[in-house]
Amino acid sequence: MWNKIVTWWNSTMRDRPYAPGRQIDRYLITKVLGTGSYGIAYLAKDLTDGSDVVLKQVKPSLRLSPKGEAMQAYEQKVLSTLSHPQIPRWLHSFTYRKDSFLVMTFIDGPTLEEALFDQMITVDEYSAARLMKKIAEIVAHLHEHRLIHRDVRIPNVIWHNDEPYLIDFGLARFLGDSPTYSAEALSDYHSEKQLKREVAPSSDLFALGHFFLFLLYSSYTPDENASEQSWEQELSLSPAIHAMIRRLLQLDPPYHTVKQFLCDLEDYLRESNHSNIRPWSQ
Ligand SMILES: Nc1ncnc2c1ncn2[C@@H]1O[C@H](COP(=O)(O)OP(=O)(O)OP(=O)(O)O)[C@@H](O)[C@H]1O
Repeated sequence: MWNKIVTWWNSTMRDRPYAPGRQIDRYLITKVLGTGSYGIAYLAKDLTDGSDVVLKQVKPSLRLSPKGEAMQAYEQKVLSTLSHPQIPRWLHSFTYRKDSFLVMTFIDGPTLEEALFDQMITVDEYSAARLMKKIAEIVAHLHEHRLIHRDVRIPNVIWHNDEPYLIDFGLARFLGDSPTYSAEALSDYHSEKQLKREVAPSSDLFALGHFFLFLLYSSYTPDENASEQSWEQELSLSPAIHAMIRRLLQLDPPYHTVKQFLCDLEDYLRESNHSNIRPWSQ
């Protein structure tokens, strides 16, 4: 019972976001973007230059836990290490009335999850491969900096100016760093989660396999009367794409690097010789 009361108190009172219209330091909150595992994200205006930025606040209930400030400090370290046009830039960090904030550039646009599920955008195989190439190139850039994202999923890619942007570096780790902050070990997780959370290129490659499937399923129409089958039975894929996904999902000898996957994607795109180069259709 006590635990339930603490959870209720934390979610309704302690972790209640600041309301739009509130000024924090030199930032005016315009919207609450969402509450994640360790923080609350806001869209805000920097009053010094009028630019839109994202503020991430450590949840007050996590202030003194290993999940709070340490996770934010790590995200700051990650973002400030990177300099890529399709990744948010770290701008500033500060403390306001005991709350820790991290400020980063705002990427304006729908996430791929919103585009596929809310806007019902569909992607054919060729367009999905083109999009995967752009996303894999960002992931390859991270790996060149010894960084594993560990959360490459459609809600973490924003579509802006006809390009994908990768966000949410809350789970990212440099090679050699511990996969968790707390005492729990990776081996406590079930096997698929272990694969996704390993601090190794294989975890991002595995995630890219699921990412690819999400894109390809956007143009799949289920047969209401048929029972659910595996992706290999439901999707009609070209042999090249089918083989790439099997390797990403580790069903066949896996790729060791994102570059190997990129080579296969480039071969496929060259050989497909497609004239319709719209990224997707509605
Ligand atoms: N730089 C950014 N530009 C635009 N939107 C962003 C940016 N960073 C985060 N968001 C949006 O803010 C919301 C909250 O993001 P955040 O990264 O805090 O957490 P999350 O993905 O909900 O959870 P978690 O941190 O547990 O993965 C998401 O909807 C995300 O799309």
